[in-house]
Amino acid sequence: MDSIVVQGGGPLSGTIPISGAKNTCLKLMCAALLTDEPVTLTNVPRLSDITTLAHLLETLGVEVALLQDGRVMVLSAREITNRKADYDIVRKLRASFNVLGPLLAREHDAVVSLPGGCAIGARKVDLHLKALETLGATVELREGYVHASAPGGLKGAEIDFPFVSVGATENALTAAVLAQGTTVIRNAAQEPDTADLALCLTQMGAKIDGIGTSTLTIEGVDRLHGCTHEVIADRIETGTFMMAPLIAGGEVTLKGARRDLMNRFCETIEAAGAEIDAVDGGLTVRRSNGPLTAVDVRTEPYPGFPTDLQAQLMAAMCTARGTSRLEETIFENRFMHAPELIRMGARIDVHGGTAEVTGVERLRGAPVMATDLRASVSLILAGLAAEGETRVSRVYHLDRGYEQLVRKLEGVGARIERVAEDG
Ligand SMILES: CC(=O)N[C@H]1[C@@H](OP(=O)(O)OP(=O)(O)OC[C@H]2O[C@@H](n3ccc(=O)[nH]c3=O)[C@H](O)[C@@H]2O)O[C@H](CO)[C@@H](O)[C@@H]1O
Ligand SMILES: C=C(OP(=O)(O)O)C(=O)O
Repeated sequence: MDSIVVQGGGPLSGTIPISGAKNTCLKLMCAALLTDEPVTLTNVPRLSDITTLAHLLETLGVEVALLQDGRVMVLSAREITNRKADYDIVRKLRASFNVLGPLLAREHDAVVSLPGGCAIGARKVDLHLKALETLGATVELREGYVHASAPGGLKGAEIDFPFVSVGATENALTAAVLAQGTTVIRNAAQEPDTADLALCLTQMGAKIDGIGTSTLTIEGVDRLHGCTHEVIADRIETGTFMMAPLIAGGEVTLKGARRDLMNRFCETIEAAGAEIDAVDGGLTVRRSNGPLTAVDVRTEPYPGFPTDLQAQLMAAMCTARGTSRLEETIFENRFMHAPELIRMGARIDVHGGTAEVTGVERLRGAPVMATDLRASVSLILAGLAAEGETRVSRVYHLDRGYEQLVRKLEGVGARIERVAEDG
């Protein structure tokens, strides 16, 4: 198993290309199950999560072809040959549970293992199942699998989510597009990933109103067709790399980054001392003079501050002036980076869903380990300006969601390398 070793150093400078969004691409891939015509995705990020989901889709009968060095993916679900998504693959990533809606909509029958994904909370799927039941499916849980069927097809209905769930909104949406009649989804996720999925579905012939808002109205159609769709820029990767010059100093340009996908995040880091400029085809980020200033944050569904950037902000707050209060409201176990940052000299107090971070002059490198994707990257960010060496193990988490992380950071002058665990 590899580790990533970072030597704390000086200012960063240069350009980092931003990849297509993991969480968008995964849901677009699931949507390809809805049609017997090819769906072509461009700007596909090269990540292990993408490979894992492609493999799952292949087990269902989808032909997956990669072109242009993996940047373009053509998915052809001409015939679904298997309606069972196996535990061995589904346990590896949360997004694979999103084959359920499309399988049920097209085949009227599906068996999908309960999912895995980052261990950041209980992550139930009750809202997904309730929504599909509202659309007329019969759902049973047996031996770790969801058995769902709707012999006469799904029927449009009103779905009122009690709170926002990205995955449940997307499963309901991809089921409703082929249901008979009208579906209204209230309290729907407004995340750019969900909106991009809805846009792709409309290109496939779906009828959806209210894209990007909290109420989606879907008029079911008999069939969908193929399309070509470009995956939007990864706002979480963008936010992660924005933190690098804020922590280590310098100025970095993020090519392909879009501020309109992450306004709240940008406003927050500007309040902390970031300067962000729009440049041709991207964003430039630098720290104003002096250390960052502590800011308080509460994670919320979009358009609020994203939970997927909370760990990275915490890394920056470790050396900010003052005390920052970070409240995590989405997941109940998403401070696993805190004890590791403390090992690097950070002052962090966690009480339930709130972490208080009091800035220190400097962190010190240490061997650290994280148990989820964003926690892992926060330790790399912290290492960029820490005194000495930081060794982050269990990097397979990073491979799930960051394409060429080492190369991208090296390209702006970070002293970072990937080594075999015993190397
Ligand atoms: C692959 C993917 O797109 N992952 C993202 C997605 O995860 P995911 O879709 O799993 O996140 P949700 O929005 O569904 O989860 C929000 C909250 O609702 C709870 N919940 C969810 C569904 C359900 O049926 N019952 C229930 O109780 C979850 O445990 C969590 O506490 O959105 C999260 C919130 O922006 C992001 O952090 C993840 O990166
Ligand atoms: C939590 C994440 O992924 P997943 O939902 O696949 O666990 C993430 O991308 O930060």
